[in-house]
Formats: sequence, structure tokens, C-alpha cells
Amino acid sequence: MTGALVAEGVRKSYGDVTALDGVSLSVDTGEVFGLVGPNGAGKTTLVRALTGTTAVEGGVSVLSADPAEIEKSRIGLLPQSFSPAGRLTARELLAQYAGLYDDSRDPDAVLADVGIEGETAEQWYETLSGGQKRRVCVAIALVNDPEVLFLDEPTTGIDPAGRRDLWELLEGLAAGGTTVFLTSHSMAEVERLADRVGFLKDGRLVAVGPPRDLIETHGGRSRLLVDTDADVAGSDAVLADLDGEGFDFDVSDSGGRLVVEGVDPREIGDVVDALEDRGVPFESLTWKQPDLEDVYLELTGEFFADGGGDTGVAVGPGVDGDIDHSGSQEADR
Ligand SMILES: Nc1ncnc2c1ncn2[C@@H]1O[C@H](COP(=O)(O)OP(=O)(O)OP(=O)(O)O)[C@@H](O)[C@H]1O
Repeated sequence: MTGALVAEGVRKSYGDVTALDGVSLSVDTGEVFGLVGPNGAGKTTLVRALTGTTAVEGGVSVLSADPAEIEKSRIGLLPQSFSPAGRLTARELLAQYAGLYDDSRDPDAVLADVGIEGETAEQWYETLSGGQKRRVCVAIALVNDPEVLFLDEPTTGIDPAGRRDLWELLEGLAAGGTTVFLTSHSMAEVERLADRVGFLKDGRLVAVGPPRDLIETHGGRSRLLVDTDADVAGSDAVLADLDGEGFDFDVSDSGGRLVVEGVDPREIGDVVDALEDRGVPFESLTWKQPDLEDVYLELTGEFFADGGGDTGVAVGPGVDGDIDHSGSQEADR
């Protein structure tokens, strides 16, 4: 295999725990690769393997070199847990890390890139908020202007506006040719940033591909989620009734909700009519296109961990199909 990052049959065990169970992948130069998976799936272990910070069985290379031996200035790494000295200011920290390299970027410019400026840059690290700290850590990973950037859950603890700023920064870096290897629990994050996404489960890569392809293959169909009484949604009689003539959609019960599969936006009115004809009460409707969260659920069998809900369009009852965008979670995008 060739690529800026290569893993071939990588295995890693900690005692009886198999953290990586034969992972092979290749990431191209300039590509943004997103790695997702449940807690304990092996994401951090794979980052550690690719950055030469843990020994593994199998083959790993970064920029065609052994990760343990590659020139450090070519790599940027933001580990999941990283605590720089608390009693240095953000500026002092950046200057300190910049001093480790023969060539580095201007510390103030890097801090400005991550939104740390003015008074905030003069505060001790330990007095910064969680989100500000994480931004400073991202800046530290960028100070050597790396060719390959590893980010292990970079936006954890950062507010939505700060996340968007960082996403734009990462998009800019990728456009400039930086290879980015990103782990995340935010499906919105990887769907927006990653050229390809890898799903890791129990130490194995169960699917790899561009978000769109994965959604098409594993995301299911667009659907209408009908919030109703749990007794109604769980009623075989209601499901059988909806399965009858004049209703051409597949309906199932999911945790007290009716899920009507394969509904085109223009067909929402037909579904509402059918529900009303059959006397099925409902409180709200949400139309949802398949997205990476659905792929995650399908491939891992677990709920996504960033607390996301339906990224859909809510339609209130009795509004005659008027679309209420308050139900959309676009703010997270
Ligand atoms: N140093 C270690 N010693 C023992 N077990 C470890 C060690 N590091 C990781 N593991 C185990 O290896 C498995 C994979 O851990 P890893 O941290 O790679 O998962 P992850 O996908 O990054 O999880 P998370 O999403 O929670 O960060 C887990 O079962 C973990 O407990």
C-alpha cells in the first residue's frame, strides 16, 4: 500500500484486551480521514500506532517513514488527553513549543487562527475555559506547520461557534495540502470535514468510504418520525392498520415513535392524512434524510455519543404541512 499514512494488518493487545485486530488502511496526501467508533473501539490506539507512540504488530508508515523515526517537525499531534504547563500563558506555551523546532510558525498568528487573541492569550493556561484550553492545544499541534496532522477528538468541549471556526481552519489546512487524520464522536464533524470516514468497531475497520457513499449504502431511506403515545406506537393493531391498503410505506415502532420509511417530502401530507384517517394521534412529525448518524447506528449497533438527535425538519400537528425549521439541528453543522 502507498499513501501519506499506511497501516497494514495492525494489531495491538493490552493483556487480554485486543485494541486493534488487523487494521489496514491508507490515507492519501492532502486527504482528511475521519475515524469514528464507540468508546474503546481502538481509535486512540490507532492514532498512537500511526504516530509511533505505541509499538504494534503489522506495518505502519507516515510519509513513507517509520512513525517512531520520522522527523518530528513533519507531524502535528493533538492527543485526546493533553495538559501543557498550567502556569504559562497561551503565548508563552506557543513560544515554548515553537522553540522545539528549527522552523515554526509565528505563535501569535497560530493562536489567532484558533481564536485566542488579546487578553486571553496573556492568561495562564490553567485559568482558561475548557474550550479555550482545547483551542490552545490545537494551536500547539499546528505551530510546526506539519505536513500530517493527527487530531484525537479535537473539538471536545468547544462551543458550537468555536467548533465551526476550527472546522473552517481545518478545511483551510486541508485545502493547502495538509493530510489530516481525525478521530471524533461528532458525526456532523466528520460528515463535514472528512473526505473518507472509517468506522472502527472492536478493533476492526468495518467500513471505509466517502460520507456520501456510506450514507447511500448503510444509511437507509428518508423517513418520517411520528411522535405519538408509546402505547400507540407499540400497538400491533395500529401497525397492522397502517400496513393496509392505501398506505405504501413501511412502518415500525422505535422507542415509542412510529418510523415511516421511504417518505419523500412531498408525501408528508399523504402520511398525515393516513394517520388522521386511522385515528392515530401524534404530537409532532420530523422528516429526516439519512445521515452519518444512521450509518453509525447501522454499523456499530450503538447510539452515537455526542448526544445528537434527529437532524431533521420538524413539522407540528395541524400546521398543514408548514415546515418548522426549529426542529432542525443545523446549528451543530
Ligand atoms: N494503556 C492501556 N492499557 C490497557 N488497556 C488499554 C490501554 N490503552 C487502551 N486500552 C484498551 O484498548 C481498547 C481501545 O482503547 P482506545 O483508547 O484505543 O479506544 P478509543 O476508540 O479511542 O475509545 P474512546 O472513544 O473512549 O476514546 C480499550 O478496551 C481500552 O481499555
